[in-house]
Amino acid sequence: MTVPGRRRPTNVLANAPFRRLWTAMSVCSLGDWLNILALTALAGNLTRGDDYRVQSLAVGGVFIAKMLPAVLLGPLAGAFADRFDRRLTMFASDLARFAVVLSIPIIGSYQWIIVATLLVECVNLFWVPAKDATVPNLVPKDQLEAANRLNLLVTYGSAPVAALLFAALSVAGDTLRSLVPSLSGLDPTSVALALNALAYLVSAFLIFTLRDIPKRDGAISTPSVLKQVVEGWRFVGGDRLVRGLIIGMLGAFAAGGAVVGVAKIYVIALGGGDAAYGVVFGAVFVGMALGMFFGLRLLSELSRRRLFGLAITVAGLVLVAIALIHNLAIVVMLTVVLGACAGIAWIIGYTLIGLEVQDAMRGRTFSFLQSTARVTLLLVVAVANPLAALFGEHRFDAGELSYRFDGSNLVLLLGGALAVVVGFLALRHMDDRKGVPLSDDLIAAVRGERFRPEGGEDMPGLFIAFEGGEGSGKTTQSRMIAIWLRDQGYDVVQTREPGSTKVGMRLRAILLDAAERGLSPRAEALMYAADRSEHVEKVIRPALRRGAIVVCDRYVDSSLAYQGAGRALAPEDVAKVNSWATGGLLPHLTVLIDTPPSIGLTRLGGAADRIESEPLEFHERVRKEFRALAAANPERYLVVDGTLTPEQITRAIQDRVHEILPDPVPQEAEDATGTMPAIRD
Ligand SMILES: Nc1ncnc2c1ncn2[C@@H]1O[C@H](COP(=O)(O)OP(=O)(O)O)[C@@H](O)[C@H]1O
Ligand SMILES: Cc1cn([C@H]2C[C@H](O)[C@@H](COP(=O)(O)OP(=O)(O)O)O2)c(=O)[nH]c1=O
Repeated sequence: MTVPGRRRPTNVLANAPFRRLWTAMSVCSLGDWLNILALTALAGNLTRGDDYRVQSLAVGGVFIAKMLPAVLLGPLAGAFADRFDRRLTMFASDLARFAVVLSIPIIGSYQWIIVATLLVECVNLFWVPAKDATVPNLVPKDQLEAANRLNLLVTYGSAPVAALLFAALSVAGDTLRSLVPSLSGLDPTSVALALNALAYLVSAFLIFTLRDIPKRDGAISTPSVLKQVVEGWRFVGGDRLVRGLIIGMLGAFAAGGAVVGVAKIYVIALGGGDAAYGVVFGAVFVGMALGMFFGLRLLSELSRRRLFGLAITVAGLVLVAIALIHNLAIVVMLTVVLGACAGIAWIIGYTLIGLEVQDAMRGRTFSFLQSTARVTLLLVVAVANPLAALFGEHRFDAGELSYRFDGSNLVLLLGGALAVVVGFLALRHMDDRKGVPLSDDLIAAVRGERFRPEGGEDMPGLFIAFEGGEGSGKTTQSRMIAIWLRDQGYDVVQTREPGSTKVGMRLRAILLDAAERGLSPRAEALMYAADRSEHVEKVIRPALRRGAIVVCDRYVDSSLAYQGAGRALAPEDVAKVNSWATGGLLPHLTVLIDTPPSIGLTRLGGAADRIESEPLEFHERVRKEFRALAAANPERYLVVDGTLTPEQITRAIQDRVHEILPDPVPQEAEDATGTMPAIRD
């Protein structure tokens, strides 16, 4: 869908001042990731001979020192940073970070690692808001989103580069030391830290020469993260799709945080050194890149929403395997798979927010996600190592075999279990293919069969079907609902099956002709499906595409009940033919008016048609099947007692339909009328 009046932004990097700032950010990001790797590795190495618990706590301490200043002093520093010249703030911060980071390998004690980390993070509290406030000064409004996306890209995109660089430094260091013994003091962590310091120096230079930054204009507002989270949830938590997306993405983040948090001690326990640590760390990100590019292409036929939940669930299972298998080579391979799943989930989440979340909510959803992702990551990383330390190290011996299970294994296991649960929740919240088994969908997707997006996925309209036996009151009720909806200003298309198209009318004549006795059940099923296919193509889809509400008397369920249960055809066959005929289009809501045939049939006037003249027992089977279909998918059905009065039934249907109604007034119209003075009589 294109939004009228929105210009396509040209490349934001063509803007020279922004490009310079962005380069500075990229260099700093790379340095920051190197810093995390080097410091956690150094903490692990400094305590290598010590007890498992001491090691876990040492690594955990680095993470906590990294997070603590932002949590305690974040909003305070933001307000303070407001008072200074932004360019000078960033420049001075860069120089300070350069000096502190450089001092770490020179002093080389664990205590200093912690103190230095705290110092650097305090300085960051000034650098980051100054940078954030500068971006809108350098970039026109309509390019701001593109700029933010680029920022996000380097923030996470530089991680695999840093990880691979770190691994390469370790391998190069090992080789060099074995060749030139006099270099034995050279440590890869020191080189990484020196590079990190250098990155800050480069950034200082770039910022100093960036003359376009205004001294100060307008306040930099850094609302408290907690406030952002609470307010954001109030706003976005009411939407089912957004809720599913957020639960999924945060779960993925938490699981990822568990891996990052315990990776170092986990690798030490497997007997790996710094290079192995870098490789495991990098494997996550390499996998992510692979998932984003190839995973999506490979499974492009699967429903995006389903793939999202599935990817998170599989990531959880892989994480459980990583926790239990103690072999470095296998773990690295599994980590790539883990990253791939995370990559798929992440990119789908982002795309879905971009595509399916309403315009008015999108910005808030993104910012909510960013603030909660930070809090989640922070909590998980901070808790992971102390938890691992608390659990300690255990060994299980069974004769010859000895199995080791330690705190990092436990944390990974918990992270995996969490991801599995969250994946399931996301699947349940967002499933757009209810009634189609996931395995069938998946097999079809792997074979490359076309997946047809259905009703809600790419069409703005709403599709409501009415089902029930003969004389149950469908015609009466669908008319009442259509009138009620039109009264509220909706574009409503009221239609029925069979016989709402030219071809359909001729099919209907054959199907309901009481004289037509010899029609075979399969031919009957195919003719209903043919009528339906024509109906979907010519009437229902066009209406949904333009955003109308379609109220349809009978749909696929009638075939499942009458031809499937009534005529005793295999239900899977009837379902398959109908899914093909309709391109998988399902109603958003099906209203089943449940009336005993003994009552419904007596309500009918006139001569009985071919189907109405079937025996009572046939109609009982039909009723049973309708009820079974509704019971299997309670979220997509409303079952009303057809023996109530018509008014009572109408009210029950209105209550339910009300919950899923879109806003009748287009957003743009509302914005315009919002500025008009109110006229009162
Ligand atoms: N809740 C109800 N109670 C009693 N009679 C009803 C009720 N709803 C509809 N009727 C009557 O039953 C007959 C069949 O209703 P209709 O809406 O045409 O059913 P369907 O479309 O399901 O065959 C009509 O004469 C209608 O007035
Ligand atoms: C749509 C559909 C209808 N039918 C039958 C049920 C009805 O007896 C008949 C539709 O006739 P119709 O006169 O529309 O009946 P009603 O008012 O009860 O909806 O066709 C099927 O057997 N399979 C289907 O897929």
